[in-house]
Amino acid sequence: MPQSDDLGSTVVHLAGLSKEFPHGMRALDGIDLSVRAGETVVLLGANGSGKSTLQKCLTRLVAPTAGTARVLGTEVTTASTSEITRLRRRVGVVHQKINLVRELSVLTNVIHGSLGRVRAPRNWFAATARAEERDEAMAALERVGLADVAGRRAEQLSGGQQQRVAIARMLMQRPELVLADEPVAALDPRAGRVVMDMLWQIVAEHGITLICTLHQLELARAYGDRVVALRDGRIELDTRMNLVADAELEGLYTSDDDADHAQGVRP
Ligand SMILES: Nc1ncnc2c1ncn2[C@@H]1O[C@H](COP(=O)(O)OP(=O)(O)OP(=O)(O)O)[C@@H](O)[C@H]1O
Repeated sequence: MPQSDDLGSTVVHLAGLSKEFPHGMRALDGIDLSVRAGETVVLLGANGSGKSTLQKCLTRLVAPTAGTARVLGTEVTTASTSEITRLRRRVGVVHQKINLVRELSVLTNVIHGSLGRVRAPRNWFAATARAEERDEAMAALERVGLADVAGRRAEQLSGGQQQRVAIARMLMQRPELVLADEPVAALDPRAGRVVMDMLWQIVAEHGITLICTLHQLELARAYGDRVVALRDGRIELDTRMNLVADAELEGLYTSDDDADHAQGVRP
């Protein structure tokens, strides 16, 4: 357990967190993890190692089956539905699949980021938003370098631009924690770099805690400060990125079967 004077700055504290899906699939198996305010954590691990399940457990999109999870002071496993709703408003998400409302303007999409904290009618467009929200959304668009396309329909933008709009929308939410799940997996390398730069700079400027799943090791290396790696639902590695050798990172993606193969071991 962290010391009591550390508790206030601990954004995520997981103890023995486990998730067993029906039919016995144990996706998470006794995860102990603490993340402090302002940390940027890169989450690595092979397909199926439990990264998405871990992120989803943090806001109870997936309900853990054992252990405890305290996120931004909320005990996720025992919280009421309204407490979970309030928690989700404080947690921004950036997904590989960019879910903008394609036919609405870029500005309207960004303004929608404030829906959780601002009273507004359901069909809320840029024209009907209050000046404060419009100004804040324009500032967010400026921050991601897209103020000049605010009036365009979201679907007219490139994938990289759309992900930057999604980041501006996330900024409107004024999150304290951001969960990014392979945010640049669908983008070409150049667009991916631009998005990664922006995401990392923005969380640093606002002191936001970031937990980001990545598959590209070169990006993990370039941006990761702390690396947490999962294998079969358990933490295999939790350290500073500069202390990890390339071979150790690559080893996260090999299985016992691969090792047997390399050594010519037959079943
Ligand atoms: N809703 C579900 N029902 C049953 N099993 C699930 C469910 N969601 C995930 N799993 C299983 O849990 C394990 C962990 O999945 P998870 O998606 O968390 O892995 P991941 O590390 O995010 O993988 P990827 O890199 O492919 O996104 C996998 O074996 C997966 O098949």
